[in-house]
Amino acid sequence: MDCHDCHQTCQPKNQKKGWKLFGINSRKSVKNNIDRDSQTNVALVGLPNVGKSLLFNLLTGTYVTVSNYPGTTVEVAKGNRIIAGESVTFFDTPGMYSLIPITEEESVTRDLIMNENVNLVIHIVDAKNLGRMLNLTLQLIEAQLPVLLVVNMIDEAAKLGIWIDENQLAHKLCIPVVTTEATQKVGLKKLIAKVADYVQSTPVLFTY
Ligand SMILES: Nc1nc2c(ncn2[C@@H]2O[C@H](COP(=O)(O)OP(=O)(O)OP(=O)(O)O)[C@@H](O)[C@H]2O)c(=O)[nH]1
Ligand SMILES: [Mg+2]
Repeated sequence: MDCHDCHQTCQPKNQKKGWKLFGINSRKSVKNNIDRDSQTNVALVGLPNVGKSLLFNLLTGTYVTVSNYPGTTVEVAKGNRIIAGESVTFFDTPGMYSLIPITEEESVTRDLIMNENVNLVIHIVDAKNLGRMLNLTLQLIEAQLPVLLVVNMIDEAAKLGIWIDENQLAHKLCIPVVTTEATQKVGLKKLIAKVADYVQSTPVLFTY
């Protein structure tokens, strides 16, 4: 992480957890859909219409599985990509506004990311409405989840005269930040490189 002045607040958290989630028991139905063979499970989360599904498609190629969670009509798509020599499983989740769920969609997403086997959360936000969107980023950080922030739609923001400095934002939030224009694949390589950083920084676990 490019974090220099906040070692006492953010750095120790991630080091302590080794970028692993704390285990919170969530719905069994959600746990059953997690890919236990994959070393790294990554959830794409964010408000509706921020570009989650487009980025999911760019990262994974196609939809591999669409899971219907028992008792709900909510769908979560799952796909894989080899990154840093490892199979990484990505989940495209329904839109959520807050970690405190109100809708069925938000409950499913919350259960998925609070599951101990999802070990990286990519929060996708709309660059045009950053102030409104960072609220969820802060909630995710406060919940001690390993968060990578993607500021998408920088093309639309630029038309409004809004420019996002990803380094400064990363410095302030103490998490990795990537700016993207998903429709033109701008920032995609950088995003994959950040996920690779995560994959390479996670200790390999051996079971006997
Ligand atoms: N101009 C522009 N449009 C984008 C960008 N990323 C996504 N879009 C468009 O935004 C719209 C919403 O994208 P989706 O990927 O469906 O958004 P989502 O977050 O999955 O939306 P929900 O599934 O409803 O929560 C689509 O029309 C995309 O083509 C971007 O970087 N720039
Ligand atoms: Mg979508």
